[in-house]
Amino acid sequence: MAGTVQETSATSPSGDSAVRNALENAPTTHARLLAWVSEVAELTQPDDLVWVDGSEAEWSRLTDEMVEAGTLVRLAEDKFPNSFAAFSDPEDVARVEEQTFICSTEERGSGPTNNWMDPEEMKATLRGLYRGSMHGRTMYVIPFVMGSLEATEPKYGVEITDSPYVVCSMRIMATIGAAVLEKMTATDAFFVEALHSVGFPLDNGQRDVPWPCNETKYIVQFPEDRAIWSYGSGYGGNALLGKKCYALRIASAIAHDEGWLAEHMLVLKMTDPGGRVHYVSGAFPSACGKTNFAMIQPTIDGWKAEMVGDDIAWMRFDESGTLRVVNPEAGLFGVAPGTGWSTNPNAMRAVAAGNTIFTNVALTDDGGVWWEGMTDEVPAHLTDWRGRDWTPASKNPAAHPNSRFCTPIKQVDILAPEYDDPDGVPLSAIIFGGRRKTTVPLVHESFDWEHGVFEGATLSSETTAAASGAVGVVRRDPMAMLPFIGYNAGDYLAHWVKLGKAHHGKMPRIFYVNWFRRDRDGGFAWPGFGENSRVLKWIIGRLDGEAGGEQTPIGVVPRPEDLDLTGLDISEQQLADALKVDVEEWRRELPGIHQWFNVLQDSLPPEMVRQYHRLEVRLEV
Ligand SMILES: Nc1nc2c(ncn2[C@@H]2O[C@H](COP(=O)(O)OP(=O)(O)OP(=O)(O)O)[C@@H](O)[C@H]2O)c(=O)[nH]1
Ligand SMILES: O=C([O-])CC(=O)C(=O)O
Ligand SMILES: [Mn+2]
Repeated sequence: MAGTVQETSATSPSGDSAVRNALENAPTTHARLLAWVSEVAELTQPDDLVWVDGSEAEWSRLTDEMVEAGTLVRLAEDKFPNSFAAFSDPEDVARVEEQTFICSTEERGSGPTNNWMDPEEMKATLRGLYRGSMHGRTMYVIPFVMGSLEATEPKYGVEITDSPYVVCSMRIMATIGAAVLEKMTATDAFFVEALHSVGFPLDNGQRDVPWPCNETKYIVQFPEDRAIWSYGSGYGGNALLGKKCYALRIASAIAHDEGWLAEHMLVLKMTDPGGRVHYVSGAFPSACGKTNFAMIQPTIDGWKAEMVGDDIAWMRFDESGTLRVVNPEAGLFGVAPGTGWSTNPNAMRAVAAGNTIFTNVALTDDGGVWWEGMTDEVPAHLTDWRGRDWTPASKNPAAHPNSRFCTPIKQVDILAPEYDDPDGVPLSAIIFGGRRKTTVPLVHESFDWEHGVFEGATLSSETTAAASGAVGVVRRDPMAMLPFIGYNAGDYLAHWVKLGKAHHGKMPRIFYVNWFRRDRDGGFAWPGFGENSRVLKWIIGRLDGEAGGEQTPIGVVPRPEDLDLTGLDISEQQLADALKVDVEEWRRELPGIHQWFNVLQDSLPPEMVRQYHRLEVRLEV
C-alpha cells in the first residue's frame, strides 16, 4: 500500500498511479459508482485507493496498521479478544449539530429546525475543503447496505472515507464489502453517495497524528440527491455515515416520499408468561436509554425480553396495513458510561465477547477498559481517555461522558432470531421517552393516535453529552428526531398525522415514559433499568385490555395497584413521586410547547394546534 498510515514515504508509487491502478482494476462495473469514485479521487488526491471487501483479513490488516500508527490500542486478548481502544482528539467527541446541514433546494424543505444553505453554495464550499484533503492518505471505498441484503429493494450506500477507523467501525455497524458490491453491481442498483474526509491531508513525509480531524466541520445532507458530504470529524454519527446521516436523515426524507417512517427508535420483543409475543419500539433522545431498554433484563417472573434493535427503526406498512419494523443496523454504537454489570449485563456480555472498538473510555493497567458505572468498585489506577494517570481522587471522569462501544449485534445473546428478517416484525406499541427531572410521570398512555403524535411532537428532554454544547438544558425534541429529521419538521409531524389517518385502527398505541424523574430527596424516583419491565408489563396489559389506569389531563396513568411491584424495593413516597401528574407543573409546560410550536410557524399541522387547545381545556387554563 502506498504511504503507511504513520508516515508518507517518498519511495511509494506515486499517488496518481496507485489510484489509477485501483480504478482500472475495480471490482465493479457499476458505471455511476466508478464515475463518482474517480471524481472524488481527482478532487481529494489520495495516495492510494482501496476497495473495501469487508473480510477478516482486511480487518486484521487495518487494525494492525492503526495499532502501529497509535490510533488504536490493542486490548488484552484474554479480556477483550480482537478488541481495541481509540482516543479521539479532545475537540472531536460527539455529533456537531451546529455544523449539521440539510441542504434542500428550497430553504423551506429543510424547515426551521435544521441548518440550511443553498446546495450549490454548500457544494462549492465543501469542494474547496475536499480539494487535496486526502493527500498522503488512503481513500477507502466501502459498499454497504442498511438492513438486509435480501430485502426486496436493498438500501445500498457507498461511503468513501480516508479514515481506517471509519472502515472498521462501519464493518461492525453495517453489512459491508464484496457481497454487497456484487449484488449492487449485478442489479445496477441505486446507492446513497456518502463522502467523508477527516480533513487532515499530509504533506510528503509529514507525521500523522493518532486522531486526524479538522477544526472546520461540516455534516451535510442533500435530501433530493440522497447524498451525504461529511468533513472534518472522525467521530460517531458525524463519520459513520450509514447511521444517523443515511438511516435517519436521508431515509426520513425517502420515507416521507414513499409513505413510511425512519425513526430514532429501539425495538424490543416481549414474551409474556403465557407465550404471547409483543413488539414495541421506543423513541428516546440520544443518551436517554434506548440501548439499555432494548437490552432489558426483566425483573418480573416469567417475562422474556429480546432485542431487535437499539437505535434506528424503519417502519413500513405491509399489504394488510400492519406496521412492520426493521432494524437497519448490524451493530451497536452504545454509550459506555452507565453501562454496567448491574444495569445492563446483556451489553456487558456482548462487548466482552470481543470484536469491539471502544472510543474515549479509560484503560486499566492490565489491558482492559473501564468507564464510570461499569463496576461498583472503582479501580485504584487508570489511564483516562486523554492518556493521563487517573485515580479515584481525580476530579475529571476517567471516560468521556460520550465514550462509546462499537460491537456486532450478533454478539447480543438476547437477540431475537427474527432481528434481521427483511419483512420486519409487527409493531404493537410506540413509546416516547425523555430525560426530565420533573413533570413527566413514569408512564402514561395517550388517548388516541393524534394525541400520541402530539405527545411525540412535544417530547422534551434535558440535553446530554451525545451532542456538543450545553448539557442538562430542557429542549423540545420531536419523536427524539430533532437532530435527525431530513426535511421540514412541520411536514414531518404532518406525515405522522397522515399515516395515522390512512391506517386508522391499525396503528400501534402510543405511550410516554420518563425513567429520570427525581423524587423529593433529589434521587431517581424510579430504579429504572431491569425494573422498567414492570412498566412494559403495564403497557402490554393496556394493549390486551387487562391493565387499569387513571384518566388524567395528559393521558392514562397507572395507579400503584395497576403496576406489578412484586419484590420491588421502592417506598410509597418514591412511587407517588414517580407517578404523580401535577396539574400546576403541566400548566407551566404550556408556554414552552407554545414557543416550540411558534418555531414551526405555518408548517405546524392544524391537528397539533387542536391537541394543544384540548390539553389547555383539560388543564383548565
Ligand atoms: N436512571 C436511569 N438511567 C438510565 C436508564 N436507562 C438508561 N440510563 C442511562 O442513560 C444513559 C444512556 O443510555 P443509553 O441506553 O446508552 O442511551 P441511548 O438512547 O441508547 O443513547 P444513543 O446511543 O446516544 O442514542 C446511560 O448512562 C444509562 O446508564 C434508566 O432506566 N434509569
Ligand atoms: O450518532 C452518534 O454519534 C451516537 C448516537 O447514537 C446518537 O447520538 O444518538
Ligand atoms: Mn444507543
